[in-house]
Amino acid sequence: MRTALVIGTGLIGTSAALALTQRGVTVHLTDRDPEQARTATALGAGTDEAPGGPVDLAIVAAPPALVADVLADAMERGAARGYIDVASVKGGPRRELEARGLDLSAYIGTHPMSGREKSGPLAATGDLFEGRPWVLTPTRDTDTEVLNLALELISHCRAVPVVMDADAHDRAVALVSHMPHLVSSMVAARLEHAEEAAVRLCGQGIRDVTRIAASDPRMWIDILSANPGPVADLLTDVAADLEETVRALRGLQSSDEGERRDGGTGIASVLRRGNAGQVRVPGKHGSAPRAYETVAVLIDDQPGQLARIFADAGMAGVNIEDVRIEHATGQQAGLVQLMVEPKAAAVLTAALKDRGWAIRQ
Ligand SMILES: NC(=O)c1ccc[n+]([C@@H]2O[C@H](COP(=O)([O-])OP(=O)(O)OC[C@H]3O[C@@H](n4cnc5c(N)ncnc54)[C@H](O)[C@@H]3O)[C@@H](O)[C@H]2O)c1
Ligand SMILES: O=C(O)C(=O)C[C@]1(C(=O)O)C=C[C@@H](O)C=C1
Repeated sequence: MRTALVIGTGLIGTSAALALTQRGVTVHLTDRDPEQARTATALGAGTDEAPGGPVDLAIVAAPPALVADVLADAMERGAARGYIDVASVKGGPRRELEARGLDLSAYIGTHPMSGREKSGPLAATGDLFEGRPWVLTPTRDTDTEVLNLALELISHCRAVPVVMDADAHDRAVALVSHMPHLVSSMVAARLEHAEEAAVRLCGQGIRDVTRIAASDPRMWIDILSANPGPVADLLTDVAADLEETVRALRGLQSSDEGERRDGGTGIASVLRRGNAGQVRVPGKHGSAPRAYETVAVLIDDQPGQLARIFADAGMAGVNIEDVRIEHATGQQAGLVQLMVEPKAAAVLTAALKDRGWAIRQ
């Protein structure tokens, strides 16, 4: 691929554009809001000048409800040799395009399984998709050349291609993305009117559970409107679990020994089923989850601290597999959790202590 056109230069469009530009592809950027395209250009994601003729691949990264309109417009003006969209739902946009009677052989619906709770080009990064699944939904009418262009994009973004049927994709993301998003919103909603004395105790657990509740509601209304049935089915199951859990907790409150025992069994069951589901969440690069050990370091909230820790870990010959930062509420300090291979944990701990870092258990 030599040229690409990104239509919609928000978080996802600009992230893909950055990755392509970094791999030497000439990327043209356009957005309904020219300011967004200018910002993406300023970030080095490409040029906001229109291409001189058809590009190799047009990437539509507009909100889901507009994807069919934007694609149809690009196809009708012959903007590219191949067309993809990156919307979080796949069945609806394809059916809308089919209903318009367009030739869809040059189109593939795709979905990178990576994102953030922030929108817009300023939240974009060229490595957003690295190691993450990127779903492709070709049909038997899809041109091989277009499939290859989409695979080249995914390879440039260092993502992992996964081929699926559009409706099977929508059922799968209902389980792993759409239903969890709503549950996160419902947990976060409990905080809206909670007392300040409780909210200031927020630790890492609630931060993990509620991060995605910060996402743009307009985008999520589009996503959920295009996949309501599968999400409602899953929430029905969650509601049944909730009812059982409440019953078990009421049992634990009871003065009757038998009810307390049943309550304990009920709670243990939901927690164990949670463990069994959680271990199925794939690890980095889509591999089976791996057990890393955590080395926790207390840092001052000052510029350059993370860079120094990473440099010190590098000098000790230790590869950092993952990292988390826990900010202490109301304090100029944070706890950095460095995830490393178990055999590297002692080496890293000793090296960081030697260099004066405060290690926490
Ligand atoms: N945010 C995520 O985590 C995530 C992850 C994977 C896929 N997606 C999908 O990617 C797409 C973009 O999401 P985002 O998070 O980048 O949103 P965003 O809000 O950051 O960006 C969307 C951009 O599209 C532009 N736009 C709106 N209407 C347009 C039109 N008619 N023509 C051209 N541009 C238009 C907006 O001005 C905005 O700059 C959505 O379809 C979404 O479902 C999002
Ligand atoms: O914010 C994140 O971490 C996300 O990855 C967001 C997430 C997801 O649920 O996995 C959200 C919607 C997209 O369609 C894909 C990714």
